[in-house]
Amino acid sequence: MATAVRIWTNARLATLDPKLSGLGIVEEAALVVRDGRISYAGPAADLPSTLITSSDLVDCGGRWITPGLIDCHTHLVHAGNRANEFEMQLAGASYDEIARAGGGIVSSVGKVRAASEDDLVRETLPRLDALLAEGVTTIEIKSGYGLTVDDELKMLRAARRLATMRPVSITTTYLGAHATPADYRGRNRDFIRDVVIPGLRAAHAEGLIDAVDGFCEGIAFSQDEIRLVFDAARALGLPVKLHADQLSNLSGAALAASYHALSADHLEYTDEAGVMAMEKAGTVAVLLPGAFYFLRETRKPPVDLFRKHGVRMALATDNNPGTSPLTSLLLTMNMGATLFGLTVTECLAGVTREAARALGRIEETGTLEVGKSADFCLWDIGEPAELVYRIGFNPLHRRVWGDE
Ligand SMILES: O=C(O)CC[C@@H]1NC(=O)NC1=O
Ligand SMILES: [Fe+3]
Repeated sequence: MATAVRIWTNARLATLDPKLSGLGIVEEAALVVRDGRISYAGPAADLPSTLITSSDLVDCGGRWITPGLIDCHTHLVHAGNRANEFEMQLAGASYDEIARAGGGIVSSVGKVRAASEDDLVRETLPRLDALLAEGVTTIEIKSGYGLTVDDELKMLRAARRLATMRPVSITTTYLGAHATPADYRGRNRDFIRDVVIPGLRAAHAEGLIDAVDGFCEGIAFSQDEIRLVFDAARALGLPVKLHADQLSNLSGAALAASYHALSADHLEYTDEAGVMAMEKAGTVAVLLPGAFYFLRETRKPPVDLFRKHGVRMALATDNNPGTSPLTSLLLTMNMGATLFGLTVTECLAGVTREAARALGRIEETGTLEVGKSADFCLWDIGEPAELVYRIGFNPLHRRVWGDE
């Protein structure tokens, strides 16, 4: 069968190619896609004329093309909502107080346990479609609201099924160590022994997970408890990532780095020792301004230290019903700039190249480089900065995922 070749021409590329400076911009450019993969990304003038005459041409009308957006940290599969807790927060209750009063994660657990896999898929689809509508081509989805083996598997099966229903890449992460359910209150180690690790093994055996995560926090799990989970993950050859130093400094970032974690996430309370450990391990800092904004936090992640030590930074929605009911990666970029002081280049790299790196998928996607999957977006913008600058406006012209 003839090789399908499509040339996207009359375009301006923000390649995010790390071999180029800044956004890796190429003006008067063309992108060649062959069998769903990028075979050329560069000046249109350098394209061989024989290729042009024998290919399917798409005139991009001078539009900007970026890599497809990547949301590298979501709890997108969940049931119901926690708007009632939002009202408690507005009345002054802290996230910690709400959790200790039986709200928080465990209240979402009840709704997920009562939901079927079909219910979870049906409830999650609108959130997934909202992300796709803004040009997202890869999404990470975590478990963590089932907290029994069967309910964690149910969540992960729903996440895997969503990938068959929409043109999107979905990576799944096991987050059994998200919270301790009521029947194990005060018995974290028993919960890890009886549920978290057996669930991890069962999910891995069924091919349901690509990575393992945990919540290292005073209201969740200690370093030693997380180590039990990470040792089990390492025994199965699974990479890890960690919700770290979100509400206090438990040296979660350093713990994640000691396991060469793909990423450490949140990081508002991470200190310089943790940053240096991340740099040494190549662990990506995933910043989640939606949770910071929604919880009205005041402590910001140490962006200057990440820059100083060369720790790569990604941005993600952290979509979840409790601390970040945010379903816009474009707004997440604006928050990354306005709340955390990231530059436009850091924001765009944070939802493309560095987000791919945080998922261990940098070889596959995240930049417009030869050999990578043809995941990209055409935008109706005058310059790339508009993607970070605008609030609540979606300038996506067209989203392409693999073979278009
Ligand atoms: O409140 C929830 O439902 C999830 C909160 C979310 N999970 C976590 O470990 N940190 C968070 O902000
Ligand atoms: Fe999270």
